[in-house]
Amino acid sequence: MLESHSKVCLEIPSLEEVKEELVKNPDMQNISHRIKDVFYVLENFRERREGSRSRQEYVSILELDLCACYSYNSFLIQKLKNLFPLSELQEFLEANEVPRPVTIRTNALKTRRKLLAQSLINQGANVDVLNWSSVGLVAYSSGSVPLGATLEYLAGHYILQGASSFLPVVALGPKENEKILDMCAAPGGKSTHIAALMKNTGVLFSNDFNKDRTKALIGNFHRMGITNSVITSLDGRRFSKMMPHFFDRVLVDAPCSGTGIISKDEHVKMSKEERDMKRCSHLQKELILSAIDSVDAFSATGGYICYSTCSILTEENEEVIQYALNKRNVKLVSTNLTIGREGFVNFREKRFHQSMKETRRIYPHLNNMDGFFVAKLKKTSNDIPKLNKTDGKVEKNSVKKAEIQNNKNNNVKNTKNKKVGESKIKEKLKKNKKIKTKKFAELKNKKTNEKKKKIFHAKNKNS
Ligand SMILES: C[S@@+](CC[C@H](N)C(=O)[O-])C[C@H]1O[C@@H](n2cnc3c(N)ncnc32)[C@H](O)[C@@H]1O
Repeated sequence: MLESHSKVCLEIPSLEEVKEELVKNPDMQNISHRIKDVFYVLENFRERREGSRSRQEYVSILELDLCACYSYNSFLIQKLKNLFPLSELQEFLEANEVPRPVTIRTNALKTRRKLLAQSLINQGANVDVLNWSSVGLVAYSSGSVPLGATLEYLAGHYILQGASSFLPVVALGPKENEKILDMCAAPGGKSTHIAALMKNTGVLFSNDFNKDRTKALIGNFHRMGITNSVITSLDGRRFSKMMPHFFDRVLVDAPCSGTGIISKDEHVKMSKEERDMKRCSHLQKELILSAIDSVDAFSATGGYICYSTCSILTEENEEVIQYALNKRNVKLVSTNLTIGREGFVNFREKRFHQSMKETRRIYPHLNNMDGFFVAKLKKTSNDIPKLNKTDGKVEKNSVKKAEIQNNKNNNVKNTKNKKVGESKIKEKLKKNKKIKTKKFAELKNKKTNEKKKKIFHAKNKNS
């Protein structure tokens, strides 16, 4: 391909020809060459485009080819195209074609990472420490026994867990003796981590709406020796009414579209549509409000809500957080995570609160982990604002401000009206006065004329 790139213009078929080719005779090699060529043209469009062909045509060809090459539907490719610059988009798509490294989280309730690593290495496994976590190991290969069947695994010394799943719990920061709710907990990767950080003290409510999935939760809790927990299977939206202001911390690891875990679940590539996003986003908004309402703002040690998804779409992340900021007395605080990109403050035509920078976005092509979003909120009051808040201020205030302004305007209007009215009256009075004086003068004239007439007649009679 480098040879062809040495030419200034590349011959790329028209959009119609590409469409026809993809329907009739898709050739993967040809498609991937064309993707490279189109990227090459778009990098320096002015100089490299053919004749007067439009940028839009090249971009449309690229989208069709990316869909065909990586097996995505056009809805998802469009969404992803909005998230990344074109060159980065392909890196993301490529990263989804490769599995993420297998990671293990040591169960600190039962063992220490060093001991665990040693015993796995003794069985022939190739493991190394995950440098940013004190409990993580990366497993490059298993030993004689698969990692999900070793004695250590069965004894609950570790759990197999994607590295990015550690992050929401690190951000949540559970403390001993607290009351914590994991609202969407099954199969329990994050819940067992929370319990370990609580050192089996306090009380951990682990809830999942799906009864079948709570079976896995129970299994993991038994295996890993969790004893401070209550397992429930309820709709998370009910906690706000059932246990208002009860918890020190709540984790909402929300159900989502799974656009961050495509390497694990290829099905996501073709199955997602706009209505799925809307449905997810709606449920996520309801879950986060319920989570906020079940946290006590005056908790001595907490008052925090951590929200996470394994989606990278703004509809399920920044939009949900912005909704929570608008509806409740909460503020974004640091996740204390040292990895990941900042959340979006500006995204296409959307504007989010400046503090959205405190949220974290994890990407497979940048962090070699599943795509994830993590946000941490601090609840500042148990009151629920009656009206929406905007830009961190309660709209009620702006309504008041608007009222004051309205009153001012009305007063100005009234004074103006009054003035206008007064001058009109004055004018009328003046007019009336003029009329009256005129009439008076006329009357006077009439009377004098009559008088004059009478004198004239009298004089005539006498003569
Ligand atoms: C991303 S998964 C949770 C993974 C889990 N936190 C872990 O680390 O193992 C989302 C979970 O939310 C559950 N869920 C869906 N709707 C729910 C609802 N309305 N209330 C509570 N849980 C719900 C699903 O059954 C699913 O298990």
